[in-house]
Amino acid sequence: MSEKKRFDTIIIGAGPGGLAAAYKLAQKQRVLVIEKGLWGGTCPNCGCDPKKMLYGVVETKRQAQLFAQTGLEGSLAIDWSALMAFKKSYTDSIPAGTEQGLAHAGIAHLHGTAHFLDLNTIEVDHTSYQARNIVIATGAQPFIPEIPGKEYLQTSTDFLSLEHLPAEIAFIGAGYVAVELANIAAQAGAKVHLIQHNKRILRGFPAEYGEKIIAALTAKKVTFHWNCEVAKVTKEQHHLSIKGTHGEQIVVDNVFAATGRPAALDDLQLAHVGIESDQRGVKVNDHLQTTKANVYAIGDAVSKSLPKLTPVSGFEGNYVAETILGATAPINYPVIAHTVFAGPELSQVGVSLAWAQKHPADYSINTQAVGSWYTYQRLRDNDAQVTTIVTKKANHLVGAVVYAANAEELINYLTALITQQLPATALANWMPVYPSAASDLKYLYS
Ligand SMILES: Cc1cc2nc3c(=O)[nH]c(=O)nc-3n(C[C@H](O)[C@H](O)[C@H](O)COP(=O)(O)OP(=O)(O)OC[C@H]3O[C@@H](n4cnc5c(N)ncnc54)[C@H](O)[C@@H]3O)c2cc1C
Ligand SMILES: NC(=O)c1ccc[n+]([C@@H]2O[C@H](COP(=O)([O-])OP(=O)(O)OC[C@H]3O[C@@H](n4cnc5c(N)ncnc54)[C@H](O)[C@@H]3O)[C@@H](O)[C@H]2O)c1
Repeated sequence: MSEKKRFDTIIIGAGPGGLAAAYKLAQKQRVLVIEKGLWGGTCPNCGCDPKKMLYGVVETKRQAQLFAQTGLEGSLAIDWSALMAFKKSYTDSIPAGTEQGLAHAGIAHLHGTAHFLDLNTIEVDHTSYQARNIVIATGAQPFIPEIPGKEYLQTSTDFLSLEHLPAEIAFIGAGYVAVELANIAAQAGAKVHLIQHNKRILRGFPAEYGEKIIAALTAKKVTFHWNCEVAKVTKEQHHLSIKGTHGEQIVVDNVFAATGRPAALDDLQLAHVGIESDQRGVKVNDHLQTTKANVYAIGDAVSKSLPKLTPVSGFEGNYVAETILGATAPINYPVIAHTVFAGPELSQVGVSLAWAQKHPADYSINTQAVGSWYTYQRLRDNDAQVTTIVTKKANHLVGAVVYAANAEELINYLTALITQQLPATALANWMPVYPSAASDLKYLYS
């Protein structure tokens, strides 16, 4: 094999995880990155970033509407085509920009679908590439359930590129993707249905806060179909008809499947080289090594109970690079904040409310309806609510839930306090801008 095809490390997948690993490793190693789709992966092309560009506009409309009769006059409407053009003004340049970044950093990169030939050899388009270490960073992929009429179903990727907003749409599922995209569609003027096979929304968040999201979406005319299992989808002239197993019928223009995103492992031929995986992804140990020691897996491709999010993939990419370069410590995750952008936002970090409720001897829970506080009264964010969880022993903040406009900012401050294990007294020597969400911290954690 020519020197050109030999590397220290091959990374399969150029999303946030693979790229974090690649840039760190390339400071000391010859690295090859292989990508079969869009350079940059899910987050900037068809995930977090385009989603939040659409969210930013529809959420501004929602917040502006709250100021009707308080000095703001006139009505606002969403121009879907202009909104999409705005999104594309960002996403169109991502793949080429990412590839240029790799080229400028001198990182070898190749477009194509990778699979294992053996534990040190990857094949792309009938050409072999060898490396001592291989990192699987292939992410997760959209999923279409096996039901009659599955050919009519679309995914979040299709939604984020819709040229025209349909009049009436349905999402199957009530997790992150369904809730966030339903909110965008409803705020933009579509009639939206959410079809969930049980009675639970956003299972990673406290049920009592999920109820608030349900109420907010219902007020935006989103219809929930609980305990509804989709039996089939048929095409009827210009519409799609969804039939539920209990005889339900919902007629819409488009149906989007949002029942979870499985790890993207199909192409890799992992079984061929004895790398084990389960329903959630590639099995790894606490050094992110797969069942074969020289092959690592990171990000959404991994089997784990942690949330599968961009910062988690980046953290793991960085960790794996350091491990390949010689570090020996097991991975030690900081607390992971997460937010569903549903207008308002629901954010959570650290010890969960359910866990704290089950262990009353260990934790004090303080849930405060903050809608009447100046910060939220000013924004007319009447329903805002914050829960803090502190240890009874040391009085240290260990968990929080925030439901509010811009909850993402307050949760970040709370996350910093938890990560640094700062006592409430630390806030006495901190002087944030007043009035701001940060200036409320001393009333939330004292
Ligand atoms: C609609 C949506 C909204 C989201 N919003 C958020 C958010 O607000 N905040 C957040 O933190 N997270 C969000 N996420 C999740 C986030 O996008 C992922 O957690 C993140 O992109 C995972 O990074 P990754 O590097 O592990 O995988 P990915 O970004 O999925 O990258 C993996 C790459 O590997 C490539 N690949 C796969 N198989 C092969 C192969 N055999 N050969 C070569 N290349 C291959 C793929 O084409 C892909 O580009 C969202 C996801 C979606 C779908
Ligand atoms: N804001 C964010 O950070 C963000 C946003 C979007 C996506 N993501 C990431 O992407 C992942 C995938 O999101 P998702 O919403 O596709 O998955 P999810 O796991 O969050 O939700 C899937 C939903 O589908 C339901 N479901 C499963 N099977 C069903 C069926 N047969 N009929 C009806 N409902 C069914 C589940 O009960 C659940 O409510 C998330 O877990 C998260 O890691 C994060």
